[in-house]
Amino acid sequence: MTDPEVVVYADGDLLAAATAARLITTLSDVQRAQGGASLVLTGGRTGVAVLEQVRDAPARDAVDWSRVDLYWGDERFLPAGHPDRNETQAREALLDHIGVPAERVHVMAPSDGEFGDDPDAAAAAYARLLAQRAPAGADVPAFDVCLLGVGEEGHTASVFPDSPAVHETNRTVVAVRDCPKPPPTRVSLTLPTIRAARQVWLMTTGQAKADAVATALGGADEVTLPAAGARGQQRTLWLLDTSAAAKLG
Ligand SMILES: O=C(O)[C@H](O)[C@@H](O)[C@H](O)[C@H](O)COP(=O)(O)O
Repeated sequence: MTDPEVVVYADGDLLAAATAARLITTLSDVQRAQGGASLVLTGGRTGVAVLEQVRDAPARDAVDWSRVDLYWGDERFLPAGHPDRNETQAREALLDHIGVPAERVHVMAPSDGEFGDDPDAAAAAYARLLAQRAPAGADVPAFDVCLLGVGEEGHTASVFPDSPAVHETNRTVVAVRDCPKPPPTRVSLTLPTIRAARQVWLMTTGQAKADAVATALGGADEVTLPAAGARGQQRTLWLLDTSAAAKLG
């Protein structure tokens, strides 16, 4: 696992615009090197703001979106089309504006889909999808970039401190219940799955995140501070605004 690199921006708007530019450049470089690219999306205010900036970026189509496979790090277990679903927000922010083929958009099942209101079945189905798309000898794809947010108490994706999800070592995708952050039921990649990514980018803003950021980067263990366990195989980036970075040494 790679040690975190920290980049601090003056404010959230600049962080979102700069991260969008970084993402466009990274994905187009990856495509030049290997043909396709795979990206894990996140929910949350910061993650959606980055997607909106990608949508509006003049260089957006330097990425061949027809050759990008899109996944989610987590999903709120709600009916299809619900405004609080990460998928709904990602489609509005970006996916409806780019030519990504439907078969490359790998959504986590809604609560009114083929698995009904069973989040464990939805999680198991997503784990099977990841396994089908994994390289030989692996159970998940080597995602090129995994975007993540960070919660005030240190959660990332829907992996919360000292939760069953943070202790999970066998399953690659799990159902999460009684989440402190509404809605309470979700589907989430586990930290080992996140760590299969080549690059992991954690993006957060605001004073309310400063303690979690300082604790995570100060050496906290992942059970206490799950975001601390979000590391990439080749790169781990913490992308912050000055408020979220305020308590770093
Ligand atoms: O589904 C979710 O809620 C996200 O996956 C979650 O992990 C989010 O990224 C963080 O809670 C940060 O959210 P903000 O960027 O809105 O602070």
